[in-house]
Amino acid sequence: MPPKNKKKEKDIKDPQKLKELGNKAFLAKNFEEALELYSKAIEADPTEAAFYTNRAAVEIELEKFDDALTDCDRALELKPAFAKAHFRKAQAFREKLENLSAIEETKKALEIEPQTADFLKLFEELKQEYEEDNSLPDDHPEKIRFDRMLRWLKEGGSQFDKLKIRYYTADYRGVHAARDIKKGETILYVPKEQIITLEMAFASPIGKLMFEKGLRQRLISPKHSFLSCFVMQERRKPDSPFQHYLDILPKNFSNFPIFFTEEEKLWLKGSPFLDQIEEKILDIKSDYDLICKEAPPFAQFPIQEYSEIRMMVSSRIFGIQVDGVKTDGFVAYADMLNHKRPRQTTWNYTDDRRGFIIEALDDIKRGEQVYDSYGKKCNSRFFLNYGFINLNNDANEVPIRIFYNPDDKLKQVKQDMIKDTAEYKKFRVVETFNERIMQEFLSWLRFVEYDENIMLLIQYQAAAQQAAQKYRRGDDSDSDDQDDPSKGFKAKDLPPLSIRNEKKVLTKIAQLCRAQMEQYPTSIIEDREILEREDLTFNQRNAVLYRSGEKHILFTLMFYAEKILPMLDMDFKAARQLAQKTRELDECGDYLTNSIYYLIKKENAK
Ligand SMILES: C[S@@+](CC[C@H](N)C(=O)[O-])C[C@H]1O[C@@H](n2cnc3c(N)ncnc32)[C@H](O)[C@@H]1O
Repeated sequence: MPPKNKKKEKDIKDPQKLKELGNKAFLAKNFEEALELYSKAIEADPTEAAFYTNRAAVEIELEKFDDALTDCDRALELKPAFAKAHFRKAQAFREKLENLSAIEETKKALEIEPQTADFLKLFEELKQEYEEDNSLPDDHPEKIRFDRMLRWLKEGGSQFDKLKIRYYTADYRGVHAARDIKKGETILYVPKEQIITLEMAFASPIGKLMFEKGLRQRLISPKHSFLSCFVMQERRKPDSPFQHYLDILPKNFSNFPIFFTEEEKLWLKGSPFLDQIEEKILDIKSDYDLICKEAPPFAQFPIQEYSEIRMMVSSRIFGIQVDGVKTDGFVAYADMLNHKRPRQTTWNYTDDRRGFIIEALDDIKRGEQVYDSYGKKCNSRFFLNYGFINLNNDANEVPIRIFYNPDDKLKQVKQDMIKDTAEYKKFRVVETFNERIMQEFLSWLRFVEYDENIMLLIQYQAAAQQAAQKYRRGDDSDSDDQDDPSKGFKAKDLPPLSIRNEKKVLTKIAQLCRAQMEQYPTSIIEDREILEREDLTFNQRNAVLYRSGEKHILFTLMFYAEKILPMLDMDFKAARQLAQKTRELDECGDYLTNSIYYLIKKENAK
């Protein structure tokens, strides 16, 4: 039996009453019910224009935009100067992404009711949307190429009705929500046939040669090389099935640091990042030379083109699993999403749907940019591999090299202990002592700075070896080398050894950071002033942002080391009081407890 009030609703014949109930259902977001009630109101009185516009409002919610337009037209036939009907038509056109028609209808609504706030608001929003969506004229070659690519995607079965592309400049684009997007919605689907995968690269003429010569194992970046090679071959084929996609790929790579001019590199003077740039250039050249040698037809492609395409590949491909096989691929449209953290969308390839999908992890409002997270990465990786800097990045690192002290009498013993004769060890330090890498950094410094009774270190070595034997007996799984204790003592987990040693560690940190800071021609404050200038180019700005990020880490670590150092001459109470007074040291809570207070208590107890 239907509930009592529903039964009553069924019997209602009064059109006004039906409309009121429809309004109630609409407000309660019971759209199907509202649709039924408004339809009944129309049946009861087909001459009331407002019933049609009310029903149009529900139809918009139910994404029946054409029905909404038809209802508004009926309303206008009944009541020609009905502003609300034009307003609803505008809303429906906006949802259909027909922005110009939406603007026209809003204008008509405003001619009738110039002061209505909702109409004015919609008009402003539409105008702004139109300007942002049309920053390039329709006949701009990029826009024409893009429209062709979108058509190709749609005809091939891709779906992206809730998304639109915006051009910030002719070669910097991003994806925006064309309509409100709800959490959990699939916002992009690209079928398998439209994805370029590594397997296609292996099967291409040059790819085959490379494969046969074992380059998959011999190149520094095999995946990127195979895909680059595929793209370069396809671009030369007038009938490539991927032609429309390849046409829209970026043409300007000057934002990638490996292409910086000498003048631009000067903006990075003093930064260890310059070494990373050089290493990358050499890696690319080495891969290029090897491919030319082993697959001679490849030599037709100039190294400049290969380098550009390599950067394009590394900044755009997705690691996916297709039919159980791990691969990498270009996914058109998906590669238009810019990076932002935290993650707002998630992507994967699903065998069920035979395609790549992106899902929203949150509600995204119409007009907002839709981002993908490229992961938690240091700015050096964003800069080097993607050509941009991520502001307020909490994952930044600076490489620091630690050498043995020249007068270290125990150096030989230490090198024998760790079975490593390297003169230095490099760490990518971060600005908090809490990260695992900083434990390793501190541990290594304790080892290098140790100049006391070597027996203590030998005890740690014995303990590490014992742990290794136990490990070998108890576990035969494939483990990551890094954490495999059977590889012996690595000086990775040395606890604080003594006050004397820890003082040397902190002094060394301060020295290393200061020495590195002195390499830069400008200070953090000067960098801040430079960033206020308006004449900086994109690359200059990124370089200054990048180097200030490095300096920030170095400065912070130096600050911590210098603030903590005097505590090692105090008793526990005084040390803790000093720490409590220095709010910046809150970040070092674990280090203070596990290292500084621990050592003070241990040595005071003697
Ligand atoms: C996967 S593509 C994204 C689409 C790209 N914007 C386009 O127009 O083709 C990655 C490139 O977009 C740019 N990019 C992505 N996220 C960015 C961000 N948060 N800030 C600046 N540039 C970004 C970088 O040039 C990067 O190499």
